[in-house]
Amino acid sequence: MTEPDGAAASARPSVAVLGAGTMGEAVLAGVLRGGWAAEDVVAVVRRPERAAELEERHGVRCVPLAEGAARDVLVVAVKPQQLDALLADAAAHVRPGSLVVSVAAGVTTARLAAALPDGVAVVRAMPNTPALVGEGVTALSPAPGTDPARVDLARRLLAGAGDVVDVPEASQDAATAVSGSGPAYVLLVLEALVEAGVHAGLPRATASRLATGTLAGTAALVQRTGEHPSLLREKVTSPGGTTAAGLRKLDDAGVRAAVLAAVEAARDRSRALGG
Ligand SMILES: NC(=O)C1=CN([C@@H]2O[C@H](COP(=O)(O)OP(=O)(O)OC[C@H]3O[C@@H](n4cnc5c(N)ncnc54)[C@H](O)[C@@H]3O)[C@@H](O)[C@H]2O)C=CC1
Ligand SMILES: O=C(O)[C@@H]1CCC=N1
Repeated sequence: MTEPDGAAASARPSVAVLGAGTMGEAVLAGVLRGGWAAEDVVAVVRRPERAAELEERHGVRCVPLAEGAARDVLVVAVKPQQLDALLADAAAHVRPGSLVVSVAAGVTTARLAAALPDGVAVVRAMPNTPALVGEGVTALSPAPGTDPARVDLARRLLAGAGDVVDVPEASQDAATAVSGSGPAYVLLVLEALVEAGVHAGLPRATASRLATGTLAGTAALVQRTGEHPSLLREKVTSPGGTTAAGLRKLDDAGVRAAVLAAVEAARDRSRALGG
């Protein structure tokens, strides 16, 4: 937020999250953490049980689509395959001058703009699930020609979910593959590290605490020192020591190539989902 708190509070537009599943809830939590008041944020959901959950956890109201779609800022967080139906139902209620932020993987700003009334600003964003605890990272790309004030609003909206990184829209599929899907790759490694610790004789709770702390601490080390990961890795790797023995096994298993292949496959899938 660039404004003083008072000015930001008075300038805070109303927000609706359309489709509040995993990612919609994570973004919603980030919006509230970023300083929006719960009474200025609503969600549009399909199931009453989900509405009750969101109201209990976040204090926000759930409203019908016609009401939500008329808000100043719309966060579209349905699956790419559900997007056309949602926008078709919402379009008649969306006001010109409003801002639509879509987090749908692969879906281009051109496709979004074509389904919305003229005069609606469109921004494509790719957040990730750590947004739920304010530790996410979002890749942000406005539609060409979007008013910078609207882009800034989108940035402020997502800042409570974590870091916001501007990327050209052409890079969104790659960003989706690295940071949108990235938590799943990291969690797979974490699961494996915990299992390996158990296999090596550690109690599960101890293995989990050691492995999780190691992942979080290593990310913090890279962020705070700004040093290249390979340099930091060398500092862990004593000649003839334990780390060298372990890394040799990861190289033998082709871990680096597997990560490359995973990101390529996810990027291609993002492109395909865009339609
Ligand atoms: N899960 C993730 O880690 C990430 C997901 N995304 C994107 O976020 C979007 C949502 O993904 P998830 O949250 O994982 O899926 P999800 O299935 O958990 O959430 C989608 C929600 O939208 C609701 N919905 C669908 N049509 C609706 C309608 N017409 N009206 C009201 N609600 C409706 C569904 O009931 C569901 O709760 C996708 O487009 C995905 O590409 C983006 C970044 C990360
Ligand atoms: O798996 C997916 O398609 C979504 C997009 C990025 C993370 N989850």
